[in-house]
Amino acid sequence: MVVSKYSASGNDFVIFHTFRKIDRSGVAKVLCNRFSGIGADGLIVLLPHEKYDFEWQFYNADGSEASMCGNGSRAAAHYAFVNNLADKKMKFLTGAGVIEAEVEDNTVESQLTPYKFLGKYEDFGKKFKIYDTGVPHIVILENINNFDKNLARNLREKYNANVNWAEVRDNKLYVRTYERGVEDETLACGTGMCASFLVAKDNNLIGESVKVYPKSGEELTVSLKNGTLYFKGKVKHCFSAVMDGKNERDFV
Ligand SMILES: N[C@H](CCC[C@H](N)C(=O)O)C(=O)O
Repeated sequence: MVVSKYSASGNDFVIFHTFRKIDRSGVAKVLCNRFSGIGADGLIVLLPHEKYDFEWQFYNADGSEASMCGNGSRAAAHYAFVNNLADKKMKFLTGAGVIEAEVEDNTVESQLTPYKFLGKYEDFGKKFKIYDTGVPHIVILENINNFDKNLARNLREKYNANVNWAEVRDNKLYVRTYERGVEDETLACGTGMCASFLVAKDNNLIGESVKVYPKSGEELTVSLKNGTLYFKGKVKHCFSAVMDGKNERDFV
């Protein structure tokens, strides 16, 4: 059984494709473990689908299933293309709905599912908005150096959402994200960057398209075209590995 390791702007994933749709929560915890496993923020499994190029299962590193992952959608699209599972332009089914993606060399653009505004809040001494961009995100619009992991944990637990600090500087958007299901800050979070884009746009701080820089410092682009979010950036196929041994049947 061959699995691939991808990094999408620092958000990293283990990816493979198979036929059986089974619960892979346990497998996700094993493979994503950064000490005894391959190490990743999430596991992505591609499965056959009668209507779309494929459907996927997405698991966070803690084994929790999530409906969408922006960076994961870009990595999955690249994986599907290079493994001849789809053409450069593809449509695949996620828990949040159908994602359209286009691969151009190692750059991939994903079209996200319709976003939802979930409200404006003030709590723990912070004012913030919550947007669902496939998964729920709290966005605090202030200097990203104010990122506070303990506060993020409290907000994540109370609102069951990912937590972002977002800041606009020189017409560029900087984002730091505490990710649900990784239970730590990640080097990038795609749906978080898109939620941060929406809040910055609500405040008229940016236009219809902006360069976004996550913790990794890699450059991505978020755009809003006819009310739809587009998310573009590079992905890296780090390596592929053969997984064998007694528990192989656990996850194929
Ligand atoms: N941790 C997120 C899912 C992955 C989102 C993130 N990796 C992205 O790129 O959108 C959650 O459980 O809501």
